[in-house]
This record gives sequence, structure tokens and C-alpha cells, in this order.
Amino acid sequence: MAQQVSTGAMPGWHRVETLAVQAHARYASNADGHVADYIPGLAAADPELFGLAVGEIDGSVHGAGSCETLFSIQSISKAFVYAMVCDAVGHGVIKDRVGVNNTGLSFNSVIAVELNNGHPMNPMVNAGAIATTALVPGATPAEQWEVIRTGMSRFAGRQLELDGEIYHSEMRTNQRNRAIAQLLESYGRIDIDPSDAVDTYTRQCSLRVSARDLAVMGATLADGGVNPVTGERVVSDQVCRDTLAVLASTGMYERSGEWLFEIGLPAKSGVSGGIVAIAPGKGAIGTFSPLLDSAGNSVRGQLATAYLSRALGLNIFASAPAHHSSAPAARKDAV
Ligand SMILES: NC(=O)CC[C@H](N)C(=O)O
Repeated sequence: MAQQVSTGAMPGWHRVETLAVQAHARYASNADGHVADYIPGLAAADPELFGLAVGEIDGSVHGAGSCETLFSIQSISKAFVYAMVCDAVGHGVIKDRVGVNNTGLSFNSVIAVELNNGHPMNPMVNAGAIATTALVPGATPAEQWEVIRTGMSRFAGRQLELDGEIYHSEMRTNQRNRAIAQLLESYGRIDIDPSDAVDTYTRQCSLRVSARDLAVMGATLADGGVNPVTGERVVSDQVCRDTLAVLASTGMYERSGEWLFEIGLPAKSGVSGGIVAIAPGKGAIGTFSPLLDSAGNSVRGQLATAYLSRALGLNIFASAPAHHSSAPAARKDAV
């Protein structure tokens, strides 16, 4: 796991380790928010769970709390499947077919598709993610699923497994996603059977990861597409740039602008309570806590990421070097 070395991209091994523990301790007692319940399998999540990890591009990982607890990745899969599809089919195809602009509406909005003439607008909302998954290489849904599972596992540096219970639970209750996929088909935005696209998309959302996995997956995007733990190239550096740009504008649902303003990092969240935030050229923060705010973003995850972003000087818009900027606590904790 973590090595006692640092490239200097972040403040130093011991400092990052200490800050990870502090970020966890600082917000562990915050019980604001609600567990997602529109997928019955998610409603059973333990609201007490809270884990985080910081992954550096030298391959070190610093964890705190429930950082090894597994949970379904949900919407965070959208970021990595987008990167894989971009790598496979090129960014022009996906930009035209799916788009890169924020809808300003909730992630499962049907009206956003209608308002934009069937254009999904971006790959981080359900419509765009289903259209993106439909573009995954493979002659059959089984082949497409294998490409996704293998690709996501390469980002994590270990074999990821499907959470069968969550998958079946969502498949029984995802009428809205089925409607979105059929709407996309009616507009000629997906070429495969819409039920197959939704099935594969639901599987990708049901892959089990930990906060530690998210930190490594994010650090791979921070590292220009090379997994810093395994040393394997997963996607090209150009694909990382494209993916991070999309995450910056759309990764935190309709709160993406506010997030970028406060925290200054491209990020992606999911309704099971995960968040991954990426500091290009430095590393990534993975957090997990199932209590969500009204937009579906983890409350503790946002607070801990904000704290770490400030303390580690990760904001991509900061013009002063970290040692010249104000102390971590100088800005209020509200996200
Ligand atoms: N925001 C999310 O994490 C949503 C993912 C979930 N699988 C859905 O499609 O509704």
C-alpha cells in the first residue's frame, strides 16, 4: 500500500497522512443529509459509514475511517466509462453524440432531453451516460459489459466485482432510465437496443469500490492516464484532459458551478455516497459517506474534500503556491 516516499507533488507523505486523518475526524460526527432511497438496495446503507483516501501520483495512498468499505460506484462510473469510450472512439464522436454542457437540471431529468431536442447534453447525467455506454466497443451486451468491467478494474488496479443485489434492486425500479433510453432511441441518439443499454449502464453503476479505489482511479486521471499503483497506462493523457474538463463543468450535477467555485477540483459524485475529486498532476481524493444533500452529493464527502483541497493547496485556480496561500481553516466550511 502506501510507501514512505513522495514526489513532492503534494506537501509530503506525513503531512498528507495526518490531514487525511484530520479530515475524517473533523466531519465524522456530522449527520446531515439522507441516504438515497429511490433504489431500494441503497436505502439499507449504514448512515454512520464514512471513509476517505488521498491517492498521490507516486502511488502512495493515505486512508482514514471506512476507506476499505465496498459500495456500488453508481454515477461515478460515468466518468470512467466516458474516458474509456473517448479513448476508443475519439472525443469528436462523443462530443457530437453526447455533448459536454451542463443541463442545469437533475441527473435523471427527462425534460432535459426533450428541451434539447433529444441531445443528452453531457455524459455525467443519466441520458448522456446511457448514450455513452451504448458506444462502448463490443458486438453484444456481454462483450460491452466485459470491456467496461475490465477497463474500470484497470483504473482501480484490481478486479472490481458486481454487487448483484444492488444491480437487481435497481433493475426492478429503473423505469425512468428505461424511459430516457427509449426517448434517446426515438431521437436516433443510440444505435443499440435501449433495454440493453440500460442493463449495461445499471451494471456499471453496480460495480463495488471503496474510497481507496476511488482515490486510485482518480489518481490515474491525475497522472495522465497511467495508474500510479500498477504503472499500467489505462487511457491517453488527451482523454484525461477531456474527462477532467467534463467533470469540472458537470460532475457534481446541477451544483457543479458552486463546487468548482468553492473547491476548485474536477469531481464526480454518486448516489451511494461516493465522491472522487482530481487534482491534475498531483493525485485524487476519494470519499464515501451515504448521507446526501438535496442534489444527491454526499454531505461529509463534500466537507472533507473541501477541507483537504484547501489544506493540500489543490484548487486548480489558485494562483499562489500552497505555502503562500491562507490557512486551511480561513474559509468557512460550507460547500
Ligand atoms: N446519481 C447517481 O449516482 C445515479 C446512478 C443510478 N444508477 C441511476 O441511474 O439513477
